[in-house]
Amino acid sequence: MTRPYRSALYIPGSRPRALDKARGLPVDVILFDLEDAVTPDEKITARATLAEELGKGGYGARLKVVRINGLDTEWGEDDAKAADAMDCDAVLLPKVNSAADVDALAALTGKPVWAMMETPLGILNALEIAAHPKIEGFVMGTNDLAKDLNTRTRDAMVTSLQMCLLAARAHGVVAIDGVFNAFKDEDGLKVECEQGRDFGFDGKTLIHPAQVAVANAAFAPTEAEIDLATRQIAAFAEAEAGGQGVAVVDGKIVENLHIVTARATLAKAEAIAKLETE
Ligand SMILES: CC(C)(COP(=O)(O)OP(=O)(O)OC[C@H]1O[C@@H](n2cnc3c(N)ncnc32)[C@H](O)[C@@H]1OP(=O)(O)O)[C@@H](O)C(=O)NCCC(=O)NCCSC(=O)C[C@H](O)C(=O)O
Ligand SMILES: [Mg+2]
Repeated sequence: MTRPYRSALYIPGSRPRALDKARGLPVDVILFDLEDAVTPDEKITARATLAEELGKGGYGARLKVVRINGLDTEWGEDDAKAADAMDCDAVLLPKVNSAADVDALAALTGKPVWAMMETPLGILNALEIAAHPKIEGFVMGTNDLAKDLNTRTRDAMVTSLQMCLLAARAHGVVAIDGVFNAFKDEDGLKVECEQGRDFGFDGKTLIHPAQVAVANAAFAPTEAEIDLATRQIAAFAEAEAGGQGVAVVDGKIVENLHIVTARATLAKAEAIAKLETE
């Protein structure tokens, strides 16, 4: 069944209290961070803290992804080897520039790989990165990307966001939007989540628990969408039974391709309901 990816919360691996709090948060994905949220002084203890907390369990059915430091840093290789032994579902590699970077991580872990898409070269190579057999997810790193592009606006990053989405969709890879830094600005977060949803992202990366509910709502099918999908499936089945290839619902045509979307909408709603009861 389709797994939801509406909310992906970063948690610094160096903060045991936050790591514990996450066990009770209704997020779909946890990004356990050893990279930018952890200071150099804390890198090695954070790695041990994270291994211990993951070993204790309690994170339920949420997807557990460990973000390691880059393999060009003094911590990256040991992080990768440690993550390989941790109770997690995937390893997230920062600042991926090419498929060769994914090869380098794949040599250190048998876990699926997720890629931070946050450098100009990485964006330009999005297709080969998405095509890598170990890649299962893209996470947009809009802070690093803004820095490298020398921009102050999300508008200037839309091309990059959409290039990554195209590559992800071409290869069946999950794609999660970047963070919204102003974690106390709920209205601003909502606008950006809606935009990410309309671009086609599966969810939003988050930095604070207060952002979870907004992302979960924005990336879930609405009641109206569920109702429409249900009626489209019924109307199309009836049309097919009568020898027609097209139905009309609410004055709009419904063809086989719309039924694929309708079924995906219902499957997502079902997956969310299942995750929320686990
Ligand atoms: C932004 C923060 C530093 C704020 O922390 P804090 O001041 O502790 O917030 P609160 O006092 O409001 O916290 C309330 C309670 O919530 C817990 N908490 C806070 N943040 C998290 C979290 N991320 N996950 C789980 N729990 C969290 C606190 O422990 C409090 O709990 P309690 O004491 O029981 O009440 C902080 O939120 C933070 O550090 N966030 C993560 C920042 C981060 O991960 N940054 C790196 C990722 S962003 C990035 O790198 C993206 C990409 O690479 C790019 O380039 O764009
Ligand atoms: Mg980054």
